[in-house]
Amino acid sequence: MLAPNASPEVDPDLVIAVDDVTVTRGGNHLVQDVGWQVELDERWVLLGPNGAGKTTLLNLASARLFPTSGTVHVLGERLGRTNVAELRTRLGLVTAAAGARIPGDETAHDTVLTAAWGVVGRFREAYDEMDAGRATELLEQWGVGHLADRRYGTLSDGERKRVQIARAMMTDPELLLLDEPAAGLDLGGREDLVRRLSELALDPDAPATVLVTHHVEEIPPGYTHALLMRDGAVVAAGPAPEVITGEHLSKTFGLPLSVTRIGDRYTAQAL
Ligand SMILES: Nc1ncnc2c1ncn2[C@@H]1O[C@H](COP(=O)(O)OP(=O)(O)OP(=O)(O)O)[C@@H](O)[C@H]1O
Repeated sequence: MLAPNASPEVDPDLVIAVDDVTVTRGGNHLVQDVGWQVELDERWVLLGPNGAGKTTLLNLASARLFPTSGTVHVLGERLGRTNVAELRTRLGLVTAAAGARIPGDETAHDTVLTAAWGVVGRFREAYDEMDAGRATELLEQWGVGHLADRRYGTLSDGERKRVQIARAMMTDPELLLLDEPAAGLDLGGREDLVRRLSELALDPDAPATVLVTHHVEEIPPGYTHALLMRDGAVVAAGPAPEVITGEHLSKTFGLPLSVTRIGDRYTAQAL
């Protein structure tokens, strides 16, 4: 069933529908003529070099940016014709910018809990026991339950990332958007996060998910689709095993690369 403000022309199974979208700023095309569709049960990875347009696409999907031309539907709502504040409450978003807004003196538990009110920093909001219990459960699910009372500012980068994801899941989002969640993590931290993201991806009740990364090694098993970008344009998009190939990656990153798939993990190296 369509939400009240949904556009009748868009397929309700499409969580994201980007149609012929260009975003222009200061005379530059951040993305150009992009088409992309994400269905309810899909988990997508957006891959590409610095400046390719990945964050721009994620900003459209999170209703933080409007297209200069073309149309974007998110959860059936057309950007520019819907209340984006309301739409954003249905999304879970993990970005460096959102992480930077979390006060350092907030406990990890309150960092997750306050998502129930869509605020950062606990003030006078009332939370019931169910909210508090859910925040505790989410911290445990993401392997940081033992840090519930620790101040956010004292956590390591890897611990912060996991708290941020727990926070993004607090409102039971219909779409989860993760911008480089493994950036800056050491090998152990990356592998732990990849495993947990994989568990979430393989859960049929989990929301549709989009994960932005620069590295094929960070693609969690269970991610079904990939979109490769370069210079604001799509190089390839579709089922992950068909898209994550040496040929496509070489075009995307502009150097000859070979890709090896071991089980459900990928690794790439220059030829
Ligand atoms: N407000 C702006 N005005 C002009 N150019 C911009 C603006 N915002 C982004 N850009 C440019 O648009 C291009 C795409 O940026 P975007 O952040 O989407 O890339 P990205 O693939 O996420 O890069 P990274 O991997 O480095 O985060 C870049 O060349 C960037 O410099």
